Amino acid sequence: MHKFEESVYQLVVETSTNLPGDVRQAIKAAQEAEDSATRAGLSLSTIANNIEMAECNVSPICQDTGMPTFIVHTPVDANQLVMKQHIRNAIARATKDGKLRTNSVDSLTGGNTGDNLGPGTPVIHFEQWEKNDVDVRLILKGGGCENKNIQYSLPAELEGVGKAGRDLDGIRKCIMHAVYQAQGQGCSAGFIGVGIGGDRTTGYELAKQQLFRRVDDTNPIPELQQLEEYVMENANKLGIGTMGFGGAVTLLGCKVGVMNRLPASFFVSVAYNCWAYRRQGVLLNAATGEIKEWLYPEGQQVPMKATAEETAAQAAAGAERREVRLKTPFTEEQVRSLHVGDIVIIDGEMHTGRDALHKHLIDHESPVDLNGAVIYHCGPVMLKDEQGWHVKAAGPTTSIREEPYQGDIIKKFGIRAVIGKGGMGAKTLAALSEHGAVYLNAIGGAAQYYAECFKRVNGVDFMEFGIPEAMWHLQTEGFAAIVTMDAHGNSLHADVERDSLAKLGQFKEPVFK
Ligand SMILES: O=C(O)C[C@H](O)C(=O)O
Ligand code: SF4
Repeated sequence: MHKFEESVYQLVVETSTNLPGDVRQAIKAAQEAEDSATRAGLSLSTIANNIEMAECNVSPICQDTGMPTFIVHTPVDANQLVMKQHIRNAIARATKDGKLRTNSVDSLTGGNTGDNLGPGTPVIHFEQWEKNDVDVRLILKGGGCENKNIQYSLPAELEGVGKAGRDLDGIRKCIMHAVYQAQGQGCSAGFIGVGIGGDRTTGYELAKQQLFRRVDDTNPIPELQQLEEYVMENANKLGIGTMGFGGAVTLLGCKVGVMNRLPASFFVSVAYNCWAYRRQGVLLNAATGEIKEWLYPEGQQVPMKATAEETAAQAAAGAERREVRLKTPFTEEQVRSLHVGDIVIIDGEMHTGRDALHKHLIDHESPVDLNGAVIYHCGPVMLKDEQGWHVKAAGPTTSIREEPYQGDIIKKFGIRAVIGKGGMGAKTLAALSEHGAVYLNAIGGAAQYYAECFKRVNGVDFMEFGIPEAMWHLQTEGFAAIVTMDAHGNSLHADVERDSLAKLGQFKEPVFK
């Protein structure tokens, strides 16, 4: 097994940096179904471009490299203790090399272990099997889409679709509702794994296991195959679209599994995975640990390059869109002149800030002047060498988590723009109008695409919060994002949520009797 650790390292790098062929195929199909000149179409092009960049740079597709979760099948005589240690070594090495973000956080102190090792991380499930090879599968599922997982206990009364009973039709309603409640916050268009039955723990486990299926497989259970097909056909009628911008494609895959339950419980558990659906696997020679085979179609089999037609259509659409180029710090007048739908291209310095920083700023001063500043909800992957820090991956994080703080912080420090993804709520919207500020939506997961806009790291504060939570001061050039909440009380997110709830209502009538 002398090659085992190296093989696992290769699996980790491949999973984080090269989206598998079946996932790419689903994203390509979405690109074909979506009008390439719309906001959703443009976002899909950025996503496609980002997938190529990650493969080419051998760098993380998304900066949130998730909770590394392994499922390992071993021959009966394999030493699982040794394998576990090798897996942990491979994870620490991939983290040091900037292929994984430092993602293991002490839940009590907030301290980051810095190497992705800690109680509960990584997750490793071992199973024995009768075969002679070792099968190692890995999923890197990020926190933003993990937050959109949902578990239903039937019977239930669900917003939009009404009563959901303990039958296939009730399950159908749960799944439709699960897609609706995710909106764009889990970086739609997404994939869902559904677990029917079990208890609260095994139900979620079953849901997650579904994400190890191939996107293009067929469910062997006829009722579930029908259900999967129904969901794929109808979830896209919700109109949530890529990033929640509205559009024809909201869901890229739906896989449903079933297990027995207790008489008193009926759980439907849904695991939501963003478009950056990073999972791969390898079959290893049990004696040497060498890779014999990759278990999912490899990324390079499905190139994501834009066609000449797409590029032309987008250039034509670009001529009609309002693009505004602004240098930080912004003035009140500049941001009040922006409206939902405008594209803002930012030059100058911006500052990252996410959960720990927002909590801190509520009752502390800022280490830098934030008057007119742009705050980027982002926890980047950073690497340091002799020249200093470098941004390796830097897409937006889900903004709604900062809703309790954001409005007050905007007003306290005079911030003029907040960049993130998924939108924010009523309190922030009111603060944008009152103070004169905008919310800009960047494309979630496009971490390579945005990393290129950061030309220099000017400094960093709060390193004690850990790399993702620190406040990075980044010299920026040409960072493009869309105004989705403006200083005039308009919110694209509120509009899409309202419209999709109305559309969810069309799925109230029974389908599976
Ligand atoms: O933690 C992050 O960087 C992003 C997170 O996965 C999110 O989707 O909000
Ligand atoms: S930022 Fe988006 S793409 Fe990245 S892990 Fe979070 S949900 Fe997925």
